Amino acid sequence: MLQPRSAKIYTEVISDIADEFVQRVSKIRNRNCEVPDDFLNEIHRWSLESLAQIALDIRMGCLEDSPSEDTQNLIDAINIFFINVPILELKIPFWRIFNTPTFRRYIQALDCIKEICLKYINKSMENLNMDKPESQMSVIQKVLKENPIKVASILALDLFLVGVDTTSNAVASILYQLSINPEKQELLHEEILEKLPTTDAKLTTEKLEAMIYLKACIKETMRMYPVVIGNGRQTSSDVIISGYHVPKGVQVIFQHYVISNQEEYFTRARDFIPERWLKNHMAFKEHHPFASLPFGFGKRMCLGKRFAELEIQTLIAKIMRTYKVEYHYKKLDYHIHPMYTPNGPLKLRFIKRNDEPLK
Ligand code: HEM
Repeated sequence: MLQPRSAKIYTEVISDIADEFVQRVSKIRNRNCEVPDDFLNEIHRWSLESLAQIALDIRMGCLEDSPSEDTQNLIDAINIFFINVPILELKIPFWRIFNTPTFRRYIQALDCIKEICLKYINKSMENLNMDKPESQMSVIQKVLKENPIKVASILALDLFLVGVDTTSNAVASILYQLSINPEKQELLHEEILEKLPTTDAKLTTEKLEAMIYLKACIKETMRMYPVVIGNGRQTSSDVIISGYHVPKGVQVIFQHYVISNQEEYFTRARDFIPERWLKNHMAFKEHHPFASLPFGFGKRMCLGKRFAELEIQTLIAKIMRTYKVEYHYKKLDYHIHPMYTPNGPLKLRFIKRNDEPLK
């Protein structure tokens, strides 16, 4: 269902949403072209707007100057949900015996997500046009064609839970990396300028496809700083992993953050070198296919990978076409909160190309 060709039908609307974000950045900058400390929240708004379009075929208006209060409530609830999942799953499960404050917060967040999502799911159902050819159908239409409304609602809820913070934190991380690696940002700008020579040039799927340095910058950020640092699986039978016998039923954690930052798999692993992903470049080296898996692997790999890639590539291309992004403060560490993301306000400067900061 979430195939490359499904993602492509969203190119135009995802591009419109990215344009709105680029305009919003221009509005929220201060005199030094710097965005407010809560810039990550602005990126969440873009991500939520894009996801509502993908999951439900609707616009929520998250990027308007005064969005409905559902926007912020949903963003906050998704964040609370993610912060509490590892506490409930990995620590001693007192919540199984008592109604702990953490458990209450978690359930309240889920109730809030459910309530808001159902409101928009119902809205989306009212506007459904099931007569479209299959190739132009949205995710929700395709699901509804073969399943009852309940299944479609559960899927949409699931997409809201996992598709907002992941994508926005990835964007935050990519922008930060490009801002502290200005020479790489210039190379990227040159590539984008070649494909979009005028400000009104249309960003098509083919142009995005041809932006190989853009994809390399994204891959390199996700290698060094995967927003989801690991995957878990429970073995369904006895297996031998690297010579160790792992019995059936054991929880196995695959720490791809650790692997993808090892010198053994990537030379100069702690350096940001997008060129290592470019086949014809001297920095390119075949690496182990499992050495960097930011979207997981196998049957349970990320269902929204193509959408996330489309959203991120489109937004970064548009931002880089319009702005030079700078960062002038102390280097940021990364932390898990609950995604792996730069720790601290993203005080980025967005300087319009051919524009100087206002004096
Ligand atoms: C940069 C953005 C994203 C990253 C890094 C990411 C990463 C991941 C990872 C690591 C997993 C677990 C994979 C595994 O266990 O092998 C996952 C699962 C999933 N992702 Fe994403 N994701 C992103 C964006 C999205 C988006 C935008 C959507 C929805 C449109 C989405 C939908 C899902 C779903 C539904 C699953 C669960 C799949 C299953 O358990 O069968 N993700 N994602």
